[in-house]
Amino acid sequence: MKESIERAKKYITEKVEITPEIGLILGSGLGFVADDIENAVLLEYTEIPDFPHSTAPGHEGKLVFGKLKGKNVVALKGRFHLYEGWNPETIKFVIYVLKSLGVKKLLITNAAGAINKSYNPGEIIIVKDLINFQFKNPLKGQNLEEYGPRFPDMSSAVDLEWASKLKEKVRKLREGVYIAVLGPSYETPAEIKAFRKLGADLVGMSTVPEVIVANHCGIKCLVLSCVTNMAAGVLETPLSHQEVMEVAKKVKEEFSKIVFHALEVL
Ligand SMILES: O=P(O)(O)O[C@@H]1C[C@H](O)[C@@H](CO)O1
Ligand SMILES: Nc1nc2[nH]cnc2c(=O)[nH]1
Repeated sequence: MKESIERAKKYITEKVEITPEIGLILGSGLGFVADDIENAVLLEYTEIPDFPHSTAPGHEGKLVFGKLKGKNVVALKGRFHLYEGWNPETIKFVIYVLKSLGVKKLLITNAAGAINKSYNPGEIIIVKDLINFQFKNPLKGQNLEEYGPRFPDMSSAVDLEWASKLKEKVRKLREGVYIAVLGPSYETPAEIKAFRKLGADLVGMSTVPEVIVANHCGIKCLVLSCVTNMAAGVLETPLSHQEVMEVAKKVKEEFSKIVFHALEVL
């Protein structure tokens, strides 16, 4: 893996001058955040040696480097989900590449279903903790000690200080617990009832592996979920990815504004 990280880093640093301090992982239908990046330099995932490629709809597959709210950033316009068939180690590789480029903080976004019945589609929630219901860990296999410890602590997996600074600025933001399943099928109503009993407010198919690796290699994370639908069984209506992307598109302005605030408070 070390050689692959070096190869990807070399390719990227030859094309891009800035050192990104903050990484943004943009969830389903949320890639629009990258459109506000100034002096943008775009790299297709497919042109970067050893880099995985995007296959999920609503995930374009581009790294976008530049300035956002005065900060040097790199946005991943497209993430890697385990349901696409990627090994969990692929996510470790991608986060290690970000680390090797200089990323110190990661703003992770996702589209999620609301298990908590008081949430509303279109609402943006700060994730305060996570449940790994994918039962896979991206850190399995040989540990690279120079990146982080074999047994990382997960008791503060998300940066609560960053979250509280954002909440001071956007008071209406509520918090919740995100549970990640493997997907790609959505949940059954019985699963959603069970997840509610476990203490989950939001359900999705991503984010947890990214947070695990970031936490392990000392990158602080803020996670923002866009509630794109009520989870299975909360309403009578069937779930669809089309709806997920449409709702994400509708909250474009509001979502971008909150991301900007999240960068400003740093
Ligand atoms: O990449 P995210 O977690 O934002 O996308 C969610 C999970 C699936 O990829 C998709 C299902 O609609 O939305
Ligand atoms: N697993 C899951 N992922 C989602 N992504 C967006 N909505 C949902 C949902 O209801 N369930």
